Amino acid sequence: MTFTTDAWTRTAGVRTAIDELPFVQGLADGTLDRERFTYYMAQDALYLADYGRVLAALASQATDPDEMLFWAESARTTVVVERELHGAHVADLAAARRSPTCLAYTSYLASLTTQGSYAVAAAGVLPCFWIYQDVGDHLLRQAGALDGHAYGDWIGMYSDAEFAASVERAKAIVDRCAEGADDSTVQRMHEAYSTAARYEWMFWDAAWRRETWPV
Ligand SMILES: Cc1ncc(C[n+]2csc(CCO)c2C)c(N)n1
Repeated sequence: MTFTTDAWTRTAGVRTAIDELPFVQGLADGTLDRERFTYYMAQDALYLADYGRVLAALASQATDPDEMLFWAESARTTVVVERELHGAHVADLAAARRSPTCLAYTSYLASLTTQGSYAVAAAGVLPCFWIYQDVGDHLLRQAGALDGHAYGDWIGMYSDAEFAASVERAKAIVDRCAEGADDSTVQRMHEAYSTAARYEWMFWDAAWRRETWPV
């Protein structure tokens, strides 16, 4: 069995729990209120700014030039999308502050890039690609036509063919890493993958709660 097939099976419960979140259900049927969506967009812009750096770090650690290109191009896309989101949804950039969940997620991913294993860091960034694609597909199926849907633009962004190709490429890189890795590294790759998958759940949940710092 490939690493990614195994990782997907092991985190099936997390994936199901994401569909059950009120935020995701509200996105699907268009009933999500604008305040929560705006909060989410602002946090996502902050998330993307840090995630882009994580991908750039992975690019710097890749030994295969094609893998380096893939991470570097993904870092570029991330920064471009981040700018668009900031422009459209974050009125006061200087005042925007990372939520506890946003900061925890990106800090965790950044920590993976400094622990000496390219394979483990690659496994950690994969849920961001893969879960989003799967949630995008799920939302598209549930929403039906996107014309006139309150969140149609957003749903369309993560259910397009170009994005699907990048998810396949990220999965192939992670599987290649796992093939050459010893057991303890594969174990750490699973740990990184499932932790990031849980953070994906937490990120939607934090948006629903419009999470803030306790003090
Ligand atoms: C919390 C959160 N998780 C995943 C994504 C999706 N995403 C962000 S960058 C990137 C790779 C380059 O497109 C992908 C798939 C998001 N936006 N926000």
